[in-house]
Amino acid sequence: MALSRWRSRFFPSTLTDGENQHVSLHVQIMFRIVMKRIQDKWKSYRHRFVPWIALNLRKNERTIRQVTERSKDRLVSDEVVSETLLHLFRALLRNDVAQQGEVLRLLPASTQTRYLSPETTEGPDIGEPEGVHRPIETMLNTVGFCIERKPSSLPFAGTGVFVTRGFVPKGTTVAMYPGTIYQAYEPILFQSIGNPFVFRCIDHVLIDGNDKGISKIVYRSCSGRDRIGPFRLSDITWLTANTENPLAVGQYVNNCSNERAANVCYQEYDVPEAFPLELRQYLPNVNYRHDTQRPLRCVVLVALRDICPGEELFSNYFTIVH
Ligand SMILES: C[S@@+](CC[C@H](N)C(=O)[O-])C[C@H]1O[C@@H](n2cnc3c(N)ncnc32)[C@H](O)[C@@H]1O
Repeated sequence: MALSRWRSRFFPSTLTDGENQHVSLHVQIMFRIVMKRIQDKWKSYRHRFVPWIALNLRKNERTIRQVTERSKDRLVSDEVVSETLLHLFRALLRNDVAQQGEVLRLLPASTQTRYLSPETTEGPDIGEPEGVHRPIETMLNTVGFCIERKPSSLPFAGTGVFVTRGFVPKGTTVAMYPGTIYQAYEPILFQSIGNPFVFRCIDHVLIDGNDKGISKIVYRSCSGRDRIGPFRLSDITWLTANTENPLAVGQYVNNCSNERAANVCYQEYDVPEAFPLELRQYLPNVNYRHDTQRPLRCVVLVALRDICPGEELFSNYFTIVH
């Protein structure tokens, strides 16, 4: 009844009964298609919609328990992941200290204080100081390989991540998934609209790895907020072209397919309390809320097999090891 009233407003009454039926059928089909689209969108967004999360907390907890019990089989232990991160971060810090020393040596005394300030991100253009390596070189020298973003080998897949030099043995921590960490009950709706970089952990913790738009502003703001004395607690350079921690490009790893099997998998890694303060500046993750009572969640990508130089990394977007 309502449909025929609505229809008579938009379609001329000169249509025959047969034509009217035809139009009505079209309207119904269009209505179903639109409803299906809305339903699909809702199914994918409801996990980020705080009232829905609150109403379904019990059900979610049950699912988390089941999934967690099924996926205790990590590829490598947290200790092994820590070892790689510490090894690389120490080398990056040594390099940064050497660079600062070298830059200072080259500067007139009057400008040294200015460039030493932890707030300062600008610097004089003095070229590459001697004996100092770019982070990517430090990575190659320390962990034996480097990864970089390049156009994907898959058509229409945008950017991908490649092993460009060295060799990655099976079980190696090969990349990190950077971004802002949202606990299951924290609001991410606006940041998540049209955002393909939101990664969902088994316990529904979300990582927003988008380096543009609102996501970028939120990350910058949270990262600037959290520091202890002179120490930054997270890295913001993954938002720029000059990444200080070269592992932090995991959000650009593309999904596997029948032709391109996964060669890396995601593994959750909660940063241990004992992780050195001065090395946290290389962690590419920050909590959305400053008062989060849990260890910082990171997600690393671990090699499922030996990976040779020139190979693109592929993960399975639907598998995470807890
Ligand atoms: C997390 S992003 C990965 C980085 C992305 N390639 C880029 O350039 O921004 C996920 C998006 O990459 C694209 N993508 C990932 N795997 C793909 C594949 N196997 N084939 C085609 N597109 C893919 C899809 O557009 C997907 O929404």
